[in-house]
This record gives sequence, C-alpha cells and structure tokens, in this order.
Amino acid sequence: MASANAAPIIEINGISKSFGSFKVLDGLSFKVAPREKLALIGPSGSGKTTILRILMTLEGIDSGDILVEGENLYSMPKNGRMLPADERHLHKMRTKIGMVFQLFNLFPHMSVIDNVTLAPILTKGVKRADAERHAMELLDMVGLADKAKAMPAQLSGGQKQRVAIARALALSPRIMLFDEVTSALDPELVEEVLNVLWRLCEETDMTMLLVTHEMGFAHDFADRILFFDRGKIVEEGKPDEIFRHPKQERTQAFLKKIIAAGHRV
Ligand SMILES: Nc1ncnc2c1ncn2[C@@H]1O[C@H](COP(=O)(O)OP(=O)(O)OP(=O)(O)O)[C@@H](O)[C@H]1O
Repeated sequence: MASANAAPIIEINGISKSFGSFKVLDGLSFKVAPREKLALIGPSGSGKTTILRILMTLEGIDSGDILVEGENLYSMPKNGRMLPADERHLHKMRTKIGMVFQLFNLFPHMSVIDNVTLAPILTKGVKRADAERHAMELLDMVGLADKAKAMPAQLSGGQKQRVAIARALALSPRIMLFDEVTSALDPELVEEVLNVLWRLCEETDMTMLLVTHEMGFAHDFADRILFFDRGKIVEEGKPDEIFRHPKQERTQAFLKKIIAAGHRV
C-alpha cells in the first residue's frame, strides 16, 4: 500500500510534449507516492505510453519538470527541449526506474540468463557470478528458473514477457513501469504475466505504474487510477470511484464502450 503522507517518489510538474505539430501532453502534472500502484487508463493515443517513455528518458520533454526521489530527471535546456543534465546523472536516474514493454524486446541471440545479466554486468559492473545468482532468483520468482539456458525463440509469449520482467528487475529499480505488458499475448497467457505482477505487488515495496487495457486487473491491482484523454488527466480516484461511479462524461463513455466489448471492469 502507498504511504499517503510520504514525499512523492515521482513528481511531474506541468510537462508538455509535442511530436512535430501534434501536442501529445499539455501541461500535465501528477504525483506518485512511494509504493503506490498506479494504473493509467484511457483511449488509444491519449499519451499514456509517452508518459512512461518520458519517465524512462526514452523521449525528451519540451517544458516542465520531473522529480524522481526529489532529483530532476530533465534539467538541461537544449534547442528548446529539456534533456537529462549529463551521462552520469542519466545513468544514475535510469537505475532507479525499470520498464517492461508490450513487445518484450529481448535480445534474440542471447540466452534467457544472458538477457537478465547483461545490464547489471555492463552498466553496474556486477561480477558475472553475482549477476547470475541474482538472475536465477529473479527467474525463479517469475517461474522460469528451468528456462535459464533457453533462447527467446524457444519460449511462449507469456514466458518471454516474464523474462522481460526479470530483466527489468535485475537492476533493482525502485520504480517499475509496465506498458501494456499483456496486450501482445494470447488470452490464455495473460493470466501468467498478471500473476507475476501480483507477486511483485505483494512481495516487494516497488512503486509501480501500469498502462493497461485490462480494466479488471487495474481495478483489483491499483491503489489509484488516472483516466487520460488527449494528454490530460480527465479523472482520477480509487478504482471503485472510477470504475463504479465515474463522474466525468468522458470516463463514463469510455467504460461503457469497454463493458459493451465484453470486458470486466
Ligand atoms: N515517436 C512518435 N512520433 C510521432 N508521434 C508519436 C510518437 N509516439 C507517439 N506518437 C503519437 O502520440 C500520441 C500518443 O501516443 P501514446 O502511444 O502515448 O498513446 P497511448 O495512450 O499509449 O495509446 P495506446 O493505448 O494505443 O498505446 C498518438 O497519437 C501517437 O500516434
């Protein structure tokens, strides 16, 4: 459960972001408490993935600022964009945050265990034996200790995604970002990945931001829901408030569509 009175672990203050002439985010602000489980929901194209990519410094911002554990993620204005101050700072901030993508992005020519140990060895200088020990613990947690020597092509989509989660955890981040981690999976494989997220939720004190179209899971998993539309937070609240008693018309219309499509909320 989130610590409501603690200083925010993430503070997003008035950020804007355009792709060409298209403004994806326009003065967006929100805070995340340590240990909070936050679900970002909303129509396709509303900017949810862009927010995660910005937190991961995979995209710059045009204005505003973002504090992670009180430190600026972007602080160097360059050609009208805000960028991380320097490589060392970037490296330090990146180890605080891990991300799992929709399409796994495993290195296809490397075994499962090599995928998991690569970043700690390369970016943190961890000794191979220590990195492998930690990787085996993580693979055990995601139920794949027996696949350590397998190549990604030998795994199902659900297994690949669980390796991707273990890989993101290998740098021991304090914050994990999950971007539609089940939407590329066959329905029967979704549950195994959601079960891993549950374990992380119950057994670790990480802060977790989840972009998802799995409304039933968001309802059960999140402490708080942010409903986005066109780069803005239209409504936010506890899962029961948003899913059972949405106040805004746009939230109501979105949920109605989801329910009409046969999904559980
Ligand atoms: N690199 C890019 N270049 C140009 N436009 C982009 C880029 N990345 C995202 N966009 C556009 O920004 C908008 C927001 O995209 P984003 O992926 O953040 O939305 P989303 O809410 O995550 O959608 P979805 O639920 O479909 O993943 C979309 O209109 C998208 O086409």
